Amino acid sequence: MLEMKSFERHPKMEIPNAEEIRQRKDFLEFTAKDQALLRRYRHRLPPCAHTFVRAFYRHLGRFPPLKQLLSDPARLQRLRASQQRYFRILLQDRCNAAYIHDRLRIGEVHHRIGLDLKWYTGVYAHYLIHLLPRLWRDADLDDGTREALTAALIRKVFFDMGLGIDTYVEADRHHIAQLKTFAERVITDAPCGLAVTDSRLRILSANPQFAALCGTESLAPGTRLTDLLPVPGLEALCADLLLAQKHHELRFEHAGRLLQMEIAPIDLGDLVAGSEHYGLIFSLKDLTEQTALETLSQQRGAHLKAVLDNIPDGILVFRGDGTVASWNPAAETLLGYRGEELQGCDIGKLLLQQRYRPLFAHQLLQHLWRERKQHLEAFGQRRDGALVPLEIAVDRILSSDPPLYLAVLHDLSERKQAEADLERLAHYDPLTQLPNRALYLDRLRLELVRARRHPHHLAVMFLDVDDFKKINDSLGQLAGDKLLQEVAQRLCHTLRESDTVARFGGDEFTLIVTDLDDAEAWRPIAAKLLEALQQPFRLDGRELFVRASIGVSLFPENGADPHTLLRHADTAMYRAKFEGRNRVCRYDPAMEAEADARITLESELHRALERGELSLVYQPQVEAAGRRIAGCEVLLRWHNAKLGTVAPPRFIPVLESLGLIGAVGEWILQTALHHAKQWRQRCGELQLAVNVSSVQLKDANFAATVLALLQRTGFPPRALELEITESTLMECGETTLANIDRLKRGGVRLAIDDFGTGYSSLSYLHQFPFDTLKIDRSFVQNLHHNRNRELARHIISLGHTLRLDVVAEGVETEAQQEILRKLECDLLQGYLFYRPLPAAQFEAALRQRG
Ligand SMILES: Nc1nc2c(ncn2[C@@H]2O[C@@H]3COP(=O)(O)O[C@H]4[C@@H](O)[C@H](n5cnc6c(=O)[nH]c(N)nc65)O[C@@H]4COP(=O)(O)O[C@H]3[C@H]2O)c(=O)[nH]1
Repeated sequence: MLEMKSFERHPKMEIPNAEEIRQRKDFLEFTAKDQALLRRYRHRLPPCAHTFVRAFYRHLGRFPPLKQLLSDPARLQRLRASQQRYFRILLQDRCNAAYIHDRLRIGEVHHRIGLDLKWYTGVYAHYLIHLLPRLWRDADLDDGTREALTAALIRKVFFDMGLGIDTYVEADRHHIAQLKTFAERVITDAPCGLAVTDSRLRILSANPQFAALCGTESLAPGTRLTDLLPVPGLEALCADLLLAQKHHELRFEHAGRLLQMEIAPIDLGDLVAGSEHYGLIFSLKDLTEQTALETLSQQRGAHLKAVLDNIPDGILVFRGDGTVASWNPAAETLLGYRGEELQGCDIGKLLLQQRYRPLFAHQLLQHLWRERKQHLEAFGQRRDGALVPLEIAVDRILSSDPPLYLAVLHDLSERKQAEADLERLAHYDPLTQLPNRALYLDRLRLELVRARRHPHHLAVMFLDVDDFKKINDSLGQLAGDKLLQEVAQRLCHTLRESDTVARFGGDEFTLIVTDLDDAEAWRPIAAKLLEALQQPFRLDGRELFVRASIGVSLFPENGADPHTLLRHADTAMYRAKFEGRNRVCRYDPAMEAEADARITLESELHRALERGELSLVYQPQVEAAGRRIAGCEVLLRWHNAKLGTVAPPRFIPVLESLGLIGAVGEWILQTALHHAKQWRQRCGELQLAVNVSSVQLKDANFAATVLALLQRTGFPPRALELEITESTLMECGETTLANIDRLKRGGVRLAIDDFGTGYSSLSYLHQFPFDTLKIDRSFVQNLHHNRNRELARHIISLGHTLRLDVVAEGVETEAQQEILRKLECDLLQGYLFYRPLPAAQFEAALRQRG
């Protein structure tokens, strides 16, 4: 409880007015005569003030509360002096305004120093006890004077005592008024509603806040609290509280507001007339806003938590000493920690600027202490030790004291992976994972620098898988891809690790073979590469045989810069292809001329048909027995102004590769059918043999085109024989088969050409519906060897067994003719009989046949 003296201030005592003084004196019957009497006899009552005051204060000092008051020597001295002065003026003063003022002041001083009224009034008793006996013992005074003086002295002392008592009363009145004001202000200005009721909940007093919270402007005393606040069970609750002398707190809604009420019993004693001993005090608070704010803050907290829980970035809050204070679930996932494991963890353990540099966390903190924001890339170290690339944004949480720091960890793994993928894509072939052109050129540049500094030879090799396109077409692209991957592996295993195998695309591999001691050292390596590829490949349960052509250019002999070396290796590779594939060719400057020639050939060939440079010749096929012309083989000729006459083996593969063979083939067939039809009309029966390239047979429309031409020209299909080479059959796909089947059903005859040059697989003879078998020229030319003769015998008899006509081509000598005749070959073709003839000459020869 607050000590009320702390706000007590002594009032300035008003001097009673003259009327008041007069009244008091009248009441005491203290007259001017009395005052005059006292003045006149003041010398007869000389108090030995000094002795009296000493004895008096000794007496006072015997009482503990007074002893303490008088313990201060200075105060004691002042009081004694004041006392002595009073004795002087008591008898002589005229009780005027100054006197009265002095009396009141003395009273105030005594009240202020805490001298209770009982001691104060007691002092006056001591005066009288001390003065009166002196008066009565004075023998010079008559009884009347003695009596009159006694009465005057008592009246004066009581007058003075009354004034002193007034100061005490006034001070207490003032104090009580202060207390009342204080209590009223406390209640009125209280930050909550306050009300006091009697035990039956009748309001005795309430502040305006209470009334306002009850929803009313003023409260009439006696109003029942339950009428204002109809809170269920309130009455019973209050009765219980009164009984148990306990206080209670409850919340309820009233008039749309949430109120909190505290109830406590209050001892009213006899303060309130008619009330029982105990009443109740109620304090009422409006929690509506506070609760709304709390709810809002809780919601905000929940939202923030939801954001932090769901944010994909990890968040670490750490202290100034670098230890983790809090974190979100994403941080746990990112760093591989669970539950409370991150609590107190040192961020030096969790965040590294570079691999194995834990000092980073310390530096980071130093930066932060200097109030610098940080935004940097670093590594997070997971619990299992693995490193995660991170982008970290670190800042100080401004409101925190002691300081806290926030680190937002953004996982860069995907971005880094994407960058690495891009980097890989920029430098590596995605199919084989070999370096691509860019990386290859880079390495070649470096290797050339090295080869110059520590002189040694270096080989650039171009390796092309022979006939890869056929494999791809027949087995499908997936198998083709697998094959390329296996080829890549074999090449890598064959070379040293310091060498480079790259793929620029397609079926071309490009190699750098370094540290060659001399200009021939590349040969065994190239041979080893071919050998490695010759081992069969197993693809989807099939065995596949692969050949390759390799072109080689050497540093320093064939070039000193990457592009020259590559160009020359490319030229050499084309040479290897041209020479029949499955071989290695080293660059030779002469090849450049060949390459140029090939380019010229290609460009001239493009316009050969439209320029009318193509023509046909017909080589007669004669009956082995009587040399009678039975038919002819049509052969293509090309005469170009720039190149002169070009042989078919040179330009027909180029026609095929340029995609011109379809159009040219159609022109050949159309022209030859046109001629042969006329010859049949003019000279009788005649078989026409036409060469068909494998490329033509792969065209799905080929058979339809042939049959349409036959129909258009009216040439009998049985008189047309299409010559298909063994190599065409070797790469026979579904379209080729369909064409063969359709032609056969259309009545066209089929011949297997160049029999004996390829694999001479007899299975083809069984597999395909041939009518004729053509023994190759190279075979015929070696008939003088017994072995070949025996083979020819077998082939012819086999052909006959299969009901095939057998034609031998390239017959140049009588001896050959004789042998073939004896072996019962059906038809012969060769320079011995006729060279291929222009149409007019062929017709003349036909006419001669007779
Ligand atoms: N040394 C020698 N050679 C003889 C003899 N008898 C015939 N020849 C030649 O042997 C080749 C026979 O044609 P091929 O085997 O179908 O071989 C043909 C054929 O594969 C292809 N070819 C020629 N014309 C055509 C054509 O119109 N279409 C297609 N697709 N290929 C053709 O070009 C190849 C070469 O044709 P050519 O140079 O005309 O050469 C012809 C012919 O001139 C002989 O007694 N001695």
